[in-house]
Amino acid sequence: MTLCLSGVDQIHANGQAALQDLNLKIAPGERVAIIGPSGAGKTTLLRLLATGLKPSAGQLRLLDTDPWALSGRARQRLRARIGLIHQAPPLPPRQRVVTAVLAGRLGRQSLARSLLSLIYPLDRHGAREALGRLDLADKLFERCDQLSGGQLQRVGIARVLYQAPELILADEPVSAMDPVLADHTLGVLNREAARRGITLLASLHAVELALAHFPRVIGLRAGRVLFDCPSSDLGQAELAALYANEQLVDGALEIASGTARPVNLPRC
Ligand SMILES: Nc1ncnc2c1ncn2[C@@H]1O[C@H](COP(=O)(O)OP(=O)(O)OP(=O)(O)O)[C@@H](O)[C@H]1O
Repeated sequence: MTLCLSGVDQIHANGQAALQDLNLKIAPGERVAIIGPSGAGKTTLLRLLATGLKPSAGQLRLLDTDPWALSGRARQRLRARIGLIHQAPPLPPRQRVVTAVLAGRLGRQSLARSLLSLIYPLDRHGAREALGRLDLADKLFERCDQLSGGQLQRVGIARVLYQAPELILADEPVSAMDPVLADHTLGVLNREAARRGITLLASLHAVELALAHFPRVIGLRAGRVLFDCPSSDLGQAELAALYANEQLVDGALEIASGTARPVNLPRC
């Protein structure tokens, strides 16, 4: 298994319980979307899987190891096998796009080569090829602060494709793109993951994109798995239950009176 969680809880430092009794198995090469309302725990789950957070309880196995039984150095090596796609890629504003993409392999290179690559981009061909898959080859020598939010997200995806990890964890990877570009970009990411046998786990607010691109969908609500099924099996009732928002005053009144409208599925 690429990922295996059993009985995992995650409680943040302020006492907020973000994930509760999570049991999950994801096999190598699977492509899985995580959907759910705001605050459901999607980002917390991805941070946990990226070993940015240690589970408060339960067992996590990642790429056939227990990351928290490893030394700090071995965990660092494990992280180099995982590609992270952030909603807002943490790229230095003045950095050139080519350098940002080549940084995808920093964790797997010698220190000397990494430092040299930061000063003088060595593998320009590789960076151009990765950017070309996201239709951004012409931005190779632009500065990151000269790109739009959607372009920056695509640079973040190109960087992870260049990294060629075994597992990709993507947190809202297309949230800053228009619907057509978001659809196209998720298509590229999924095709590349499938072609290379990379396991892909992505959180998404756009349900229609999750269903269109990912064979398996996990619905997370209040830190628990509400459903975990093939996307072709997912029905309106499950989605309505996932996104029912009793906290909204109008919604609460409608739910209480049994006049709730059909749920409007979130779009990007
Ligand atoms: N660093 C943190 N410290 C304390 N509580 C946190 C922290 N990060 C998230 N939380 C809380 O954990 C819960 C889950 O948050 P999380 O960001 O994982 O949800 P999400 O599903 O990604 O939400 P969204 O779709 O709005 O990004 C929320 O109640 C949130 O307030």
